[in-house]
Amino acid sequence: METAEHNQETHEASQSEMLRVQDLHAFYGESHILHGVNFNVKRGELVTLLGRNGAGRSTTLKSIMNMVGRRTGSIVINGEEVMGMKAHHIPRLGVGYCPEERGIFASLDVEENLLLPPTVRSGGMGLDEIYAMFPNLYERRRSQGTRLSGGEQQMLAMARILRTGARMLLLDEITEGLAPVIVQKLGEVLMQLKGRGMTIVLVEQNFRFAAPLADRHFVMDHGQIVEEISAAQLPSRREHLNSMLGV
Ligand SMILES: Nc1ncnc2c1ncn2[C@@H]1O[C@H](COP(=O)(O)OP(=O)(O)OP(=O)(O)O)[C@@H](O)[C@H]1O
Repeated sequence: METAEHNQETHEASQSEMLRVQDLHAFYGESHILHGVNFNVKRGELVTLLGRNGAGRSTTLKSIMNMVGRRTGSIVINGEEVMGMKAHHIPRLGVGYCPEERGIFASLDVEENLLLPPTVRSGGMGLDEIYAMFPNLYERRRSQGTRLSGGEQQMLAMARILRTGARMLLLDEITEGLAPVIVQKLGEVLMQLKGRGMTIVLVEQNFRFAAPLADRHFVMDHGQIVEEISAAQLPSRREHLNSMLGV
């Protein structure tokens, strides 16, 4: 029988949790891709999903956004079960998703892209704040999407999510193919966001970028989370992790 003390503890645990994924299975048509993914993310935490190519990291983010064919299991965001929810409701819960493709509208300029998100919640960053965080976007505010470098596109994609008032960011390979100076800038932005209490789930191949930012790492293999490594454990597990990731 559940005691009042147990209920209180459960209540407190769920209060501090931004995301809980339990026994998540995902399918693309007949292909069974995720085989019971379990992890949780506390408010204000930055966690990484690591793994070799094809491990299921992107599919995990897409499943949280309800962007895969079929899913079973449980996904609780900010205390709310979202498995039955339509995809367009998820951003309204304060979740910002940055896919690998970035989704910049090529024919619109930077500012038009920034003004586009329809799901602006209270607490979303204003243009002034965005331009203070990303001065180069201000300089390029009249440039069309097609004219932006990869780094500028990535910053625009991030900035657009921050306009929506997201309290949790799901970021898929944001540093891929970018110059070291841009990668460094993105690291600084993530640290600033962490300082403001943002919860962040980072799918990242660039471990050197991710390691100093993260509180915990979840290692995925064959559609499951096979290991959890805290920031404190990382130095002693680094070699083991490198061999698991094949780096
Ligand atoms: N739309 C799709 N239809 C069918 N299979 C897919 C689809 N998208 C991904 N997959 C398959 O699902 C598996 C997991 O892919 P996922 O993209 O989640 O991996 P990942 O860990 O993010 O690695 P990567 O860096 O390769 O994207 C792979 O075997 C991939 O081929």
